[in-house]
Amino acid sequence: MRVLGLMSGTSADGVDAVLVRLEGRSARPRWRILAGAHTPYPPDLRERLVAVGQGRPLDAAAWLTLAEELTEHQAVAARACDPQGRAELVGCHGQTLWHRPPDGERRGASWQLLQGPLLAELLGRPVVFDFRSVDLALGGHGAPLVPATDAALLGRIGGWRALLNLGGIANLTLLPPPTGPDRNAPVQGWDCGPANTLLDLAVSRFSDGRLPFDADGAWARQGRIDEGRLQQWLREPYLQAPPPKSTGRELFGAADLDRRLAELGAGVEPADALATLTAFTAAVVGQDLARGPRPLELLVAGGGTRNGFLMEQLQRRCRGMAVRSLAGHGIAEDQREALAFALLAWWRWRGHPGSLPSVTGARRAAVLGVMAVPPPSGG
Ligand SMILES: Nc1ncnc2c1ncn2[C@@H]1O[C@H](COP(=O)(O)OP(=O)(O)OP(=O)(O)O)[C@@H](O)[C@H]1O
Ligand SMILES: CC(=O)N[C@H]1[C@@H]2OC[C@@H](O2)[C@@H](O)[C@@H]1O[C@H](C)C(=O)O
Repeated sequence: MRVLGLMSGTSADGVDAVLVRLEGRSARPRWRILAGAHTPYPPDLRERLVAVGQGRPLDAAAWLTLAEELTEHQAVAARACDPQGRAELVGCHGQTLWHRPPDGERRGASWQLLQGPLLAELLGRPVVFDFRSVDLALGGHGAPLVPATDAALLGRIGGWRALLNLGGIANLTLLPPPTGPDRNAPVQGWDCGPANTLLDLAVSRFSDGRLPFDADGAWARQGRIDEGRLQQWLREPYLQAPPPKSTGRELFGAADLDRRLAELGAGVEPADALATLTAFTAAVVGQDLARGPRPLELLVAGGGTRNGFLMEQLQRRCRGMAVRSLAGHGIAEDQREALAFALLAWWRWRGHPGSLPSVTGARRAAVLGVMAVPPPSGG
């Protein structure tokens, strides 16, 4: 089956799309990427999406307009990747506006903005969306969801294999080895902490809004890391908590950046602040990987793979493992999450459970997603 996956993540830089052929066993499908495309958000739409995610109030009419514009942009991204309309099914994540992890007895909740039936009508295809809700209803975190798709799409190696997403938020997957005492261990996965959310906010602030990110980490590279402060940040409660755990801009957003910059000192040089924040992202991952089974390799995806300074810090702080790009396995750095949502949609189509309670903490596995089917043409 030809499935189109659409993913727009917490950095809200745009929509990643992948057209993939999926066939065979649901648990371990044969797959081949047919096309990929990234469609940036128009600056005005991006500004509004980030602002409402940080608490800007909107009236109901404006919310409806935002949801409609976002949905129409998902259709633009779909057509950019699949202009001939070869997809038979579409999986669309939507845009996360707020994520509230479970807290004690209070279940979690998560909002991915999208008008699924409208997208189904615009594309003339069945669309699967709202992937997180049923896991949250079952007491889980509803995130991260990619550990399940990583396990299905990528083979195992002679030891533990780790995969890292360096998007707005950093999240890890740990795949157990195929043999040995850990061969029956469950797949692990969790949100580590900030990847680029704090960096992007800091760069935008230091450049008076002229720059969206620190290209290749060149600005941070000029600075000096405040290692003492970084080590103090590593002891924060979220970073010390065991999985299951999930997060977002709610914890690692503008207010968090304000606090960290204040702790670095009022006169901190932008380069020094960026160097410390970049090293902090890598150190969080290194601290997490040092706690569990030591992986043989760390495969990295997400926009952060284009930050050379961040990748150097990662190699330095994740000792004893080979740090490689996922691109070497036929998945470009901006395709992994879109591919995941194509597979999750395919699983929904087949009635195959897509969640991993060992990752999200849900009471049980479940089939994820709501499916909107376009009315018959001429209907
Ligand atoms: N050339 C570059 N140099 C440095 N950083 C870059 C570069 N290109 C992209 N990035 C970073 O990658 C980020 C986008 O990465 P990505 O698209 O993987 O995030 P996302 O999918 O929106 O987030 P998440 O995975 O947390 O949902 C940008 O916000 C920016 O910080
Ligand atoms: C609520 C939400 O959108 N969470 C995202 C975010 O971005 C990365 C990390 O936090 C991950 O947990 C998740 O997305 C990926 C695709 C996931 O669910 O695996």
